[in-house]
Amino acid sequence: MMPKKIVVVGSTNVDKVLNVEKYALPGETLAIDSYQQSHGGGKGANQAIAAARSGADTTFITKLGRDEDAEMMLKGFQQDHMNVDHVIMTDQSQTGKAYITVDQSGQNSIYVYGGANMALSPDDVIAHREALAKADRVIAQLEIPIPAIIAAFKIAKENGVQTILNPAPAKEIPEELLHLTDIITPNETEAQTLTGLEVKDEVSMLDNALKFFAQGIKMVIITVGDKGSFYATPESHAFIPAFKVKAVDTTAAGDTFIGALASQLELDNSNIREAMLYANHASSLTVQVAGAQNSIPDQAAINAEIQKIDTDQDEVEAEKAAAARYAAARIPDHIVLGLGSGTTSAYFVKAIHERIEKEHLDIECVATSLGTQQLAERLKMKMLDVNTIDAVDITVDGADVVDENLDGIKGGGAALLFEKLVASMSKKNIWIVDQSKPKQTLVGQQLPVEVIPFGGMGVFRYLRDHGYEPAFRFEKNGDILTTDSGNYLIDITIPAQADLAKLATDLKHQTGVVEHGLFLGICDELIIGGQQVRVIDRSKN
Ligand SMILES: Nc1ncnc2c1ncn2[C@@H]1O[C@H](COP(=O)(O)OP(=O)(O)OP(=O)(O)O)[C@@H](O)[C@H]1O
Ligand SMILES: [K+]
Repeated sequence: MMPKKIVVVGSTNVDKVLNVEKYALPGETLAIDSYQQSHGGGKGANQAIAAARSGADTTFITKLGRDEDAEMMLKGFQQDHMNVDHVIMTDQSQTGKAYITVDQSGQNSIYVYGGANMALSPDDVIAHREALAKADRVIAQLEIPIPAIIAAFKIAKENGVQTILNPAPAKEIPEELLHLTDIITPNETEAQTLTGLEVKDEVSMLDNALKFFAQGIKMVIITVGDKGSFYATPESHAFIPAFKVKAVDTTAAGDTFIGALASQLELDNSNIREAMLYANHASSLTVQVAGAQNSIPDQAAINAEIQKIDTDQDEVEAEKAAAARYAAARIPDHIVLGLGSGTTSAYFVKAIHERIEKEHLDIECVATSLGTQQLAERLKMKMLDVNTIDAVDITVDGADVVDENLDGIKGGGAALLFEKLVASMSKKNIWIVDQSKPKQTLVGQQLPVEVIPFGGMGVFRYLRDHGYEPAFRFEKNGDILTTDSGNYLIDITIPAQADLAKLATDLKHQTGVVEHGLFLGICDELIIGGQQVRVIDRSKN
């Protein structure tokens, strides 16, 4: 991939942080024992740094005073290999500053001096027309005067350069600027300020996006903190969940996300999902480090993080395969065998197929999904139609989560209806899982609910009004997912203090609900893969 040529037009601030025991009241004088510290900040600078550290060829157009703060910031920009030829110096104002007081409880109060940032004029920008004209994309935020952004975006548009507007901090924006914007990247509050529509779930995010599309914007990216991020184009949309990490300081998370995304996104947006994932990894690193600019990771750190997750995935695959082999080795001959769905079950299907061939076993199978049916047919296994039999002897299936009582959730792979049908016909149900699946409780876990397409919205509203945080399941390409039986899936979150049996009954009683992913009292034996396979038997539990 060629490095992207990015021009950031935006703010530079120096944060002056004062740690105090408690706030002085008006008229009061207090002694403090730590002197103020200066840190680089400002949304423009943060986003430029994030892009540069991710390998983009980054030029920063910003206005600084002739002072020590400017010297400190310029040195940092150069260390990050940014092009500083278009940094504008002024004698009229000082470099932007934020005076931040933090007390012992972590509470802060902030005074911002816009300074040179607020003096950035359209003429300043026009003087650097050349840099803007030859960029791949231009990024701006709202910590500089809007006329300067309009001037920059006009030059960009005249030259076929893509424009990204990060509408932060939240404020109203003239239509003229929105019309010049290709990609807008608000967080949830900023989106609400601009559209007047709430942002609470995927449906409302899409409603927000439609409002932006009506202004001529081609792509909308909404970041929602530890929940993740959403993108929409008129052709496709998807929600990408944030990584679960231990956040210590989320300062610069949004800026990292935007800079990292801009460094990776192809100009035709064709790799939007990969770019979003990269940005997601980047900002998940930022939130694990205190501070702003020092917490923005570089490409090597981000790639290492992506790699680490891949290695972890290899281990998980090995555990799934181990559990599957263990189960397959213990299946008796002359039975009707239910074959589960999903990746772990696929390992099982291959393992039992191997035994059937080698030992000439007489085992007939029933599949729980079209995917498994196809796999088994390819392997030329003896398949039965579920409608022609009364009972299944043993079913081996995976599970998304399973608690200490061997109650579990299935349906992550969207096959829950058939899985439940076959499970309920089975004399014995064995679940095979990797080590990430057993959990103390199912509270807080995602639970899929299969709904008929007609009337799905009614169920969605019911779930939303009852605090279940519902979200429709989408395909990777942004299309709404349909199950093997042509239904939709809504994922909900199991609330604290939920009575699982009551929840299961309540869901079943909703008109439009076909089935849900709670499998209570069904699993007889749990096999957990690993170097040492563990087996938990319900009758001995
Ligand atoms: N606690 C967290 N854990 C993991 N990832 C996070 C967390 N907070 C933020 N992120 C990541 O950072 C992205 C941007 O965060 P957020 O939506 O908070 O931006 P923002 O409001 O512009 O942030 P800020 O103004 O603090 O820079 C999220 O979409 C997510 O990928
Ligand atoms: K941080």
